[in-house]
Amino acid sequence: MGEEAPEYLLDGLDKFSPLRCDLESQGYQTATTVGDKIYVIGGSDDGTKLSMNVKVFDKLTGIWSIPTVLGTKPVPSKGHSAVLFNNDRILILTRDSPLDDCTWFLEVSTPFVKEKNKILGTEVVAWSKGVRGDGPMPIVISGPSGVGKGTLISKLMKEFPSTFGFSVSHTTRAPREKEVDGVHYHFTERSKMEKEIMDGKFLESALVHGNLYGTSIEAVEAVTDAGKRCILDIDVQGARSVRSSSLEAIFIFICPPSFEDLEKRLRDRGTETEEQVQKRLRNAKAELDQGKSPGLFDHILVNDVLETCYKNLKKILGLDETADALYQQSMKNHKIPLCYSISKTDQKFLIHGGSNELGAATPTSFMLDASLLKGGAPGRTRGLKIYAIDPLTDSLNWIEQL
Ligand SMILES: Nc1ncnc2c1ncn2[C@@H]1O[C@H](COP(=O)(O)OP(=O)(O)OP(=O)(O)O)[C@@H](O)[C@H]1O
Ligand SMILES: Nc1nc2c(ncn2[C@@H]2O[C@H](COP(=O)(O)O)[C@@H](O)[C@H]2O)c(=O)[nH]1
Repeated sequence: MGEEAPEYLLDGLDKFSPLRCDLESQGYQTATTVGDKIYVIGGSDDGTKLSMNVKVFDKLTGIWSIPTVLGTKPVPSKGHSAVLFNNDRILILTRDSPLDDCTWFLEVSTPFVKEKNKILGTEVVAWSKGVRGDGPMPIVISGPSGVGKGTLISKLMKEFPSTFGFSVSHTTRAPREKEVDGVHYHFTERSKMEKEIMDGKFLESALVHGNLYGTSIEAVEAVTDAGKRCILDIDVQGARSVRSSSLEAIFIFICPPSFEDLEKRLRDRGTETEEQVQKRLRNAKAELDQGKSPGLFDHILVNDVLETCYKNLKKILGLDETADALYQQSMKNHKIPLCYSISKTDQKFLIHGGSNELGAATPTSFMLDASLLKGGAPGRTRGLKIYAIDPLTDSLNWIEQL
């Protein structure tokens, strides 16, 4: 059998030590040792409500520190377990939670965290939610200004409102008439955005047509947290940055049928001054060249007749609403119990639940297979498999792969 992961995770610390008593009194629940450091998770923001804060103890220096935490932390549950995984992240399993919201990873030394560490010069940790299977990957839509990206995205969001969600970018450009702050963009001051970029809050950012634009990690997470597939409308520089990040996505480049068509669309839209139109057209030439860079985009679509292009976009996205609905349902029907023990064998975790209040046929034990994990912060950790264990035999006969 594999190694036992302590159920009471402050067990990582000496039972009667003042340190452990102090942490328990502050609501901290788990302590996980990674190399020379102990990551303590839990605590409370206001002294009453539980939170999922992180504190790090350096065993070599004997110093506590509060790291920079990237990504959205889990909503505090009725407790959690923490198990070191792959030596670079801690698996967090929240108690009494639906299966679609129970598995989280606190990354402590993954490539993403190491890179941010270097940039920020501070201790960094990053949250990433675990999702079953491949999960729906975010979609990056790019192409020159005026090609019709926004028009295509609006059609998609209108036809599939519960499937897709738009990543609301930040920009320093002024709002156009009818543009709403927080809906079309987060309109912001340049100095504020520059500071937030320095603080590591952005997945990517770029200077586009003279203004700063960027996708915050929070914008992408807000969409995925709502259970939707995220769509990013960003320029080619942004697409390149996302491509070289650890966020797995589908990259689609939209081309105009001709440069003249592009120019006409941009002018007819009537949102830019002549000077801005000229600048955007100049930039479009370079963007159209870069769109053909090998390995950057997975698909190139020509937006000539809008309806044809839209049909092709849907084909690429393999839209299957029924499958998505079934997946959501199966994940909501099952819950990680309040009390369980957890053990780990290689890359598999056995979550053994207590007595079954819901009836003998309802599984309270699960097997989490993390052997095919991919992705991670700043996005989801994909590739998890979850099996329910037959409650009647209580044996390792998986009754279903959820
Ligand atoms: N296939 C098409 N045929 C003709 N006009 C189109 C087509 N697609 C979009 N348009 C029009 O072209 C204009 C530009 O489209 P849209 O605003 O969607 O472009 P965009 O790529 O999002 O631009 P930007 O990058 O500047 O935000 C709009 O007025 C839109 O109605
Ligand atoms: N790199 C990024 N590019 C972005 C982002 N949001 C939008 N954009 C691109 O900017 C241009 C101009 O947009 P407009 O709204 O001023 O017409 C367009 O190509 C968008 O795709 C972003 O977050 N990052």
